[in-house]
Amino acid sequence: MASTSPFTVKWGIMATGWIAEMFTKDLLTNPVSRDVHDVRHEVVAAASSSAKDKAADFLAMVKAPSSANAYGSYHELVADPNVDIVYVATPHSHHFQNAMLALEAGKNVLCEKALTVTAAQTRKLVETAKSKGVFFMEAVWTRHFPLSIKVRELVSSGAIGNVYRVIADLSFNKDAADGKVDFADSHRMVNPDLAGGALLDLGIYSLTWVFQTLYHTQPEKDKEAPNVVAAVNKYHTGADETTSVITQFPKHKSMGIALTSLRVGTDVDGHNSGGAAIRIQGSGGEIQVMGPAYRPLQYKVIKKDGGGRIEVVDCPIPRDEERDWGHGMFWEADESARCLRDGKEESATLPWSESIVIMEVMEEVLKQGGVAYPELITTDVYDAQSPLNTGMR
Ligand SMILES: NC(=O)C1=CN([C@@H]2O[C@H](COP(=O)(O)OP(=O)(O)OC[C@H]3O[C@@H](n4cnc5c(N)ncnc54)[C@H](OP(=O)(O)O)[C@@H]3O)[C@@H](O)[C@H]2O)C=CC1
Ligand SMILES: O=C1OC[C@@H](O)[C@H](O)[C@H]1O
Repeated sequence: MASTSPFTVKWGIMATGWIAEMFTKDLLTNPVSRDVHDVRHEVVAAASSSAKDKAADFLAMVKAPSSANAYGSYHELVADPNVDIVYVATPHSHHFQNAMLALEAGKNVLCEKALTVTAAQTRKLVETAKSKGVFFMEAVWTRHFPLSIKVRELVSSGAIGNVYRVIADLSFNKDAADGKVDFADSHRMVNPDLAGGALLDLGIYSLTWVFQTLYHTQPEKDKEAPNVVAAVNKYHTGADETTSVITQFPKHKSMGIALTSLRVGTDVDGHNSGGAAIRIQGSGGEIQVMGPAYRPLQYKVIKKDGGGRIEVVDCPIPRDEERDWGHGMFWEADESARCLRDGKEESATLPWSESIVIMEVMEEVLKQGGVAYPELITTDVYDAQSPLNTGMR
């Protein structure tokens, strides 16, 4: 008789910051609370680049099992034979070196967005995952939401006719009275040493909506990477603060407009009064997704011949009532687990080739906007002893 016990994946968490906390709490929720029965997750280790105590405090804070190991270095984490997959939760500046460290140690890797700083770095990571025969995926959690899956299905099934244009925005109003934005210059959002800027942090989600509706849905034989035209306003640190990107898919007669800013907000008043964050426009109607683009909870379908009727679909994030938690990052973890179970090195939901094309688009935008990052974080030469891997800041 076939076994019905769920496939278990043992996670090692690299870094102890904000998103590491959100993701790890999601890993620790009961999958049954989201009606998932085929996979489950264990948190077996966490590492801080600066101190073992920090990792131990992190594990205690997220209420991980007491058996989980705390490490004071990323090197120790990737050497732990008990870890199946490493979740990289460092700033984007560090992703290439940190993910390489884990891949070179033969670990499967789920790496936070933006995957890297350059397209060459992404290509190198993919080559390494391929040569090591391990799973590797960019952690764009939104792609794995049931809402995203449903919207992709609607687009592919022609529910709104041919989709010709997508407008997507993820912007935060961080405008400050002194002409600056509400982040210290050293903060990862605006610090070039940490690959700061609106595009790599927020614009990636606007592009995610453009790509998952206009590119991912293209048949394999007709895949078309876009032409790119961008405008960038730079912050005084050199990072981008407001960036607008037009992606043109001429063969498909479609265009995506991806917007991001640290000066104005998509959600003007915190109540979505400004309307949809994403508009997917087809010949037969429109799908509107209410923001934020990274964690949408509702979409609307408006048909051209619908006589003014609007279908409104709510997609709440399930909570594990016992842990009083549920953020929505568990779906990308479930997908990673299924790929490991099925011996897949990449996910069909966000294939390597698509992460590469998106990274190429972002690189082109930054080039057009004159944004340049330091050599330490743009090199595609792996160095196990890079300060990005050893934590020597
Ligand atoms: N998917 C999502 O919704 C989100 C994704 N992110 C992504 O996650 C990544 C991390 O963001 P976030 O958690 O907000 O960042 P934080 O600053 O909160 O945490 C980053 C962690 O990385 C480690 N780190 C190592 N070197 C450095 C360094 N030089 N400076 C700062 N931190 C360092 C630190 O952990 P330690 O000391 O333990 O090594 C730190 O706690 C980013 O790439 C971001 O794009 C962020 C927010 C939301
Ligand atoms: O990925 C993200 O989503 C949520 C934002 O608050 C955060 O800045 C960004 O990194």
